[in-house]
Amino acid sequence: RTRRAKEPPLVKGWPFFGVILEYGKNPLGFLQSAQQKNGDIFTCQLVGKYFTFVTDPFSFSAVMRQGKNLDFHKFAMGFSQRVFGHTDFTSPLLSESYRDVHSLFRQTLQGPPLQQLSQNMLGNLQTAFQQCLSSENRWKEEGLQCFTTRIMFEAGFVTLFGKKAGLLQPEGMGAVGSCMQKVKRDFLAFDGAFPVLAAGVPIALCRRAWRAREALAKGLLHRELHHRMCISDLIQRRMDAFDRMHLNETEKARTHVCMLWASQANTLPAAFWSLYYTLRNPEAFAAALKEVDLILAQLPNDKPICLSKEQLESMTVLESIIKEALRLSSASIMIRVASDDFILTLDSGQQAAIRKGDYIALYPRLIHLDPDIYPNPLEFKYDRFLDEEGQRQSQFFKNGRQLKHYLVPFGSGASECPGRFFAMNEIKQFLLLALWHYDLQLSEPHDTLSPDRTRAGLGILPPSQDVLLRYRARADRYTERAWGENDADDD
Ligand code: HEM
Repeated sequence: RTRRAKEPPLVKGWPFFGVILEYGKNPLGFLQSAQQKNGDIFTCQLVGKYFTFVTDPFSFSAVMRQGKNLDFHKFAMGFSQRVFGHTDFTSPLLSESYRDVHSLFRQTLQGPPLQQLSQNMLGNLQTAFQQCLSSENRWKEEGLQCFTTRIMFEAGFVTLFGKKAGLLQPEGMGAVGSCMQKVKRDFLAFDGAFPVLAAGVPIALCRRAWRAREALAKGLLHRELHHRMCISDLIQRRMDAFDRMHLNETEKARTHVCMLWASQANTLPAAFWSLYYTLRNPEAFAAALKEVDLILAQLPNDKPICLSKEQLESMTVLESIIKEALRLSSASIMIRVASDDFILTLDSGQQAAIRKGDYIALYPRLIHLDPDIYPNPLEFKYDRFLDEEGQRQSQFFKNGRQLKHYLVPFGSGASECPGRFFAMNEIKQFLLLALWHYDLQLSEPHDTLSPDRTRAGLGILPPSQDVLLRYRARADRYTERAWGENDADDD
């Protein structure tokens, strides 16, 4: 391929493979240096495909506005179908009905239903936390990532997919508990293969990931889900819609695996980093604890914790901590496919000819770690997203101009994450319960933990290794407040 008139600079690299090695080793470093050499827009060859990166944050809206020429679903659906093995919902037979299924995300994860969903999650989190400890307040040790994953995975799974009918015992205990552990293990085995799958390796060649995916799907067959209670509206209505579409049972179950992945894969590392940074940073810890104490002092002592929308929204310190953790750990890439040849006009007025079939890519990590926008961008500052009054800070500038897109961990435009409000709520609730009920200490608080860069492009980067956490029930809290009763009647 040779660069045509008006096309962005072309970074070709090796025949066919292009610059995949340099990009794969360090996506941020590669894109920063390509930006310095080529400006705000350039095209790279990556394993036979051409990706045009737009790196100027002021031009994000120009890309988002190109709904007619830039297709989001084609790329996302192709990838999802290949990895999860579900039906092609873009086929003429199904695309109409799938539009209705897609609209369920907003109908069930946002607006008034969000409050009930968040409340169910809070109840399930309390059950999951309760299982960790007896009333004796002896110190326990566990990896922070194991701790976060165990609690968030279980509570998140039960909130969406319900709990086994006929058993009042919480999921994490006894036979049901070992079943939940198996689901978690399968999820982690499947999720662990994502970098390889994203690089194009067929899942049939990743035997462990394939087996794990199929085991997850088996547990999410409709005949299994029918035995579960308190299934979320989102999953119930998706089940009904898939039944009406006459998909086969395995394919229906695989779409539920896809939903499970979307709901957990980013939330787990985001919850990890939020707690990790809080524990490493004494100022953040003190401010968070003050906020948690203030909120919980308003609630009755003898009942499980229940938070209103206003109370959740008022926790601006926890929100700022989570946003800062997301800023530092998010490495998602937003990809659109050009459905036609067209001219893209950037914010600066520069015009770029885009070829049909090429990919347009936005990498928000370039913004998140830009020192012009965030001074000392690698430093965790718990109050970066707070103003002097402790209220939300939403004014960020580059070159003296206010930015619309300054924090984009959830994507933007047509493909923006529909679960973003729920994700923020559940991580807030997780932090609140952890800080309220436990004494928590990192065993090596001064060691710096780096993110696992092999997952760049896939969302929130997990840590490259786990860190040891010491925790015990806070004696004062344990006796003061009742733990959440999370049986069916409460839901
Ligand atoms: C911190 C947690 C989360 C992060 C950082 C995150 C981030 C993202 C991103 C970056 C995308 C894709 C945007 C794009 O391609 O442009 C996405 C899509 C999606 N997310 Fe999330 N997400 C999180 C949690 C959740 C949760 C909890 C749910 C559901 C309960 C969820 C459901 C979805 C769904 C269904 C999609 C696909 C939307 C579509 O096809 O239009 N996410 N998310």
